[in-house]
Amino acid sequence: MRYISTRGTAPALDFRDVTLAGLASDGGLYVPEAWPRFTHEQIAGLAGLSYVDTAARVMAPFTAGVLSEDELRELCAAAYGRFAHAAVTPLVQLDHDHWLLELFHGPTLAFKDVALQLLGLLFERFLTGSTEHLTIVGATSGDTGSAAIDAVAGRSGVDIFMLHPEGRVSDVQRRQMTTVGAPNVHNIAITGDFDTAQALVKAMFNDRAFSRRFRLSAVNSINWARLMAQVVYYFYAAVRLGAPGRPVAFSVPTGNFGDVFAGYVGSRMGLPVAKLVVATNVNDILARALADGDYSSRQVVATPTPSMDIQVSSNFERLLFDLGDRDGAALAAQMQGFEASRAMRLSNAQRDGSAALFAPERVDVDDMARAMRRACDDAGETIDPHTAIALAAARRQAQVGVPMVTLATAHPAKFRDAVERATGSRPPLPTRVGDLFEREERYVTLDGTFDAVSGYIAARAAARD
Ligand SMILES: Cc1ncc(COP(=O)(O)O)c(C=O)c1O
Ligand SMILES: N[C@@H](CCOP(=O)(O)O)C(=O)O
Repeated sequence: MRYISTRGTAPALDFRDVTLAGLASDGGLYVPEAWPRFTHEQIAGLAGLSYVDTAARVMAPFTAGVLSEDELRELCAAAYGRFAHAAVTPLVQLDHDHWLLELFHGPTLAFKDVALQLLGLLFERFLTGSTEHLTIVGATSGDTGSAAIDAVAGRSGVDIFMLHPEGRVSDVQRRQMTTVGAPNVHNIAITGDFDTAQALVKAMFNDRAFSRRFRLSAVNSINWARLMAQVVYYFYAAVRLGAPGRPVAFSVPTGNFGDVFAGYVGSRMGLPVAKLVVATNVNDILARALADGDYSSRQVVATPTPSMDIQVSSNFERLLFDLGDRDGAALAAQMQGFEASRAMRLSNAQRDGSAALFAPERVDVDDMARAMRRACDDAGETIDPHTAIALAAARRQAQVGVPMVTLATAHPAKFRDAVERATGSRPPLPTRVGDLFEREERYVTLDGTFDAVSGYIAARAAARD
C-alpha cells in the first residue's frame, strides 16, 4: 500500500514512512492511494472474532508490504492488552434502536487510546535498530495529549512536545498530561485556543528546515495511522449488530473530523453504513459546511465539551480530496484560499458526495444536558458531555429498525464538573488513573506564537543532542 498527499505534490510513501512522517511536505495530509474493498463474505467472516483479530484483519490491507497480518495481531494484542474491558470497545444497548460504543476503556479514558496505544508501538518498532530520533509535536484540546503522552512516555528515540490551550482543558485532562514525569515528555500551555495550537503545529511541519532538522513527527490525526486504527471499531460494532446483512448508523461527536472520517473509510471499504451523524457543539463549522456548503471559520467558543471546541477541522481536507475526484492541485488551491480568508465554499461534487452519507447536527448546551439526564433516567448510564452531544444528535436522526450507534468517546470522570452540573452527581475517578490529584504538575506557559513555541522546542531538542 502506498500513501499520497491530498495536495498532490509530496512523494508517495509506504506505511512505515507515512507513520513517521506527519504532515506531507506539500502541506497536505496522506491518504491511501486507493481504498481497499472487503467483500460481503469477508465482512461476514469478521463475526465472532475478538477485537484484536478484527483489528489485524481490518488494518492488514493498509500495512501491506510493511507489516503482515500476524505482525499486526501481535502489536494489537500488546496495545489492547492495556484496556480495562475484555471486549476493548464494548457495545451497551440503551433502548430498542440505540447503542453506545464505549471507546474509553484505555489507560487515559478516551477514544484516543485506541489508536495511540498502537501508534506508540509502531514508533518503537519502526525506530528499533535506527539512529533516528523523532521530535513529536502535537496539539491537544485535552484527550489526544494524555493518550499520546501515555503511549510514548519513557520510550527511547522519541521526545514529545504537546501544546494545549491554557485554561481550556478540564483539570483531569490537564493533570493526565502534566503529571507524567518521564524526561522525554514536554508540556506547553499556550495562550489562545486549540485552533491556534493546531496551526502552530502545522506551521512547524511546513517550515521544512525546522521539520527536517528535528525530524518532526505527529500524533494528531494528521498521522494516517491514527485514523486507520479508528476504522476498526466501526467494523467491530457493525458486525455485532448485523452487518453485512443489515446497515448500521453511527453518531459521532466531532471536532477535528478524524473519528467520523474513520467511519467514512469503513464505508469506502464496503461496510454498510446507513448514515454518519456529524454531531457538533456550537462551534459548528462542520455542521454548516455539510448543511449548506459554507466552510467558514468563526471565533472558537468555550463550551462544556472542550475537546470539540475547534473551528478548523484538520481531516475535513481528506474528505474534500476524496469527494473532489482526488484532484490534488484543485484541492491545494481550495485550501490555500481557505488559509488566506478563513472561508471557502464546497464544490457541487463535494456537497453532493457528502450529503449521501453525512447528516450534520448542531447541539447546544441545553440539549446536551437533557441527553445526559435522559441516559441516566432511562438507561442508568452516566455519559460524558461529548458523548451526550452525539446522543442528542442520534435521537434526532434515528430511523426505526436501523441500529444507531453513538460513539462514547470519553469516560464521564474526565469531565466531572460538567456531568455534575447536568445530572447532579459527580462521577468518581476510576482507580486506573490513580493519585492524579496528588502528583506534581510540570509544564511551561508560552505565548501562542511560532517564534515562542518553535524557539522553546529547538532549545530543548538542542540540549538533548
Ligand atoms: C472526547 C472527545 N470526543 C470527540 C472528539 C472529536 O473527535 P474528532 O476530533 O476526531 O472529530 C474529541 C477530540 O478529538 C474528544 O476528545
Ligand atoms: N479533541 C482533540 C483535538 C485533536 O484532535 P486529533 O484527533 O487531531 O488529535 C484532543 O483531544 O486533543
